Amino acid sequence: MSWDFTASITAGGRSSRFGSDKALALLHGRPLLHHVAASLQACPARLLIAPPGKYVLDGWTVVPDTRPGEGPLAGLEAALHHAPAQWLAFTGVDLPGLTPGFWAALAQARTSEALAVLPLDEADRPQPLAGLYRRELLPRVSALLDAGERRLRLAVPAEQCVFLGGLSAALRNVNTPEALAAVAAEHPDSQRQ
Ligand SMILES: Nc1nc2c(ncn2[C@@H]2O[C@H](COP(=O)(O)OP(=O)(O)OP(=O)(O)O)[C@@H](O)[C@H]2O)c(=O)[nH]1
Ligand SMILES: [Mg+2]
Repeated sequence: MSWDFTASITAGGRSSRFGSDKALALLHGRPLLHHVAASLQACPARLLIAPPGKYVLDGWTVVPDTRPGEGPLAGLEAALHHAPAQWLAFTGVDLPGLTPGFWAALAQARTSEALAVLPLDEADRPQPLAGLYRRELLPRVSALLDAGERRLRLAVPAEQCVFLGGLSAALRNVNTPEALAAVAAEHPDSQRQ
């Protein structure tokens, strides 16, 4: 598998449900942001969509939001705009179960026609916050935002998406301190790979 895609993590949220900055919350002694970044460390270019100076992440280029506070769809717009390669891995700070193997599986599922590859969660719903997106989506994403749309799941029409099952274990989403405690209890560090 070739790591020929750009990595991006969108980190411009308010963590209102978590109550403090969840990017910096510790899981097994490391910030959630570092868990996610580790899964994408093999990518040749790595973008962190965040306010300048807010986070220090070695080897990652900080890209400020073009529309601060407008949500992850705006984060995707900024990432697509700066992506040097055709394909972009796009994710958030709060999915600490992501692994290199997860991204390799998505990358292998790419087709020449697809504009995105998205994993399915345990209820078989696409999780747009941990996907591969093609750079050609930028005009569509900008048009959606200009029209007032903020739902990330509308970034790609379903018929231009490849959906991949069998990956839901990687998709635990930490939106609250209770969810973080549950992940810490369920996934001892020694079982991560
Ligand atoms: N760049 C950017 N990222 C965002 C923005 N809003 C949310 N995000 C990120 O999108 C990802 C998923 O969003 P949420 O889980 O809703 O995170 P959040 O908005 O910080 O949390 P809540 O306030 O509890 O909804 C996280 O990595 C957030 O940091 C934004 O305006 N800009
Ligand atoms: Mg979340």
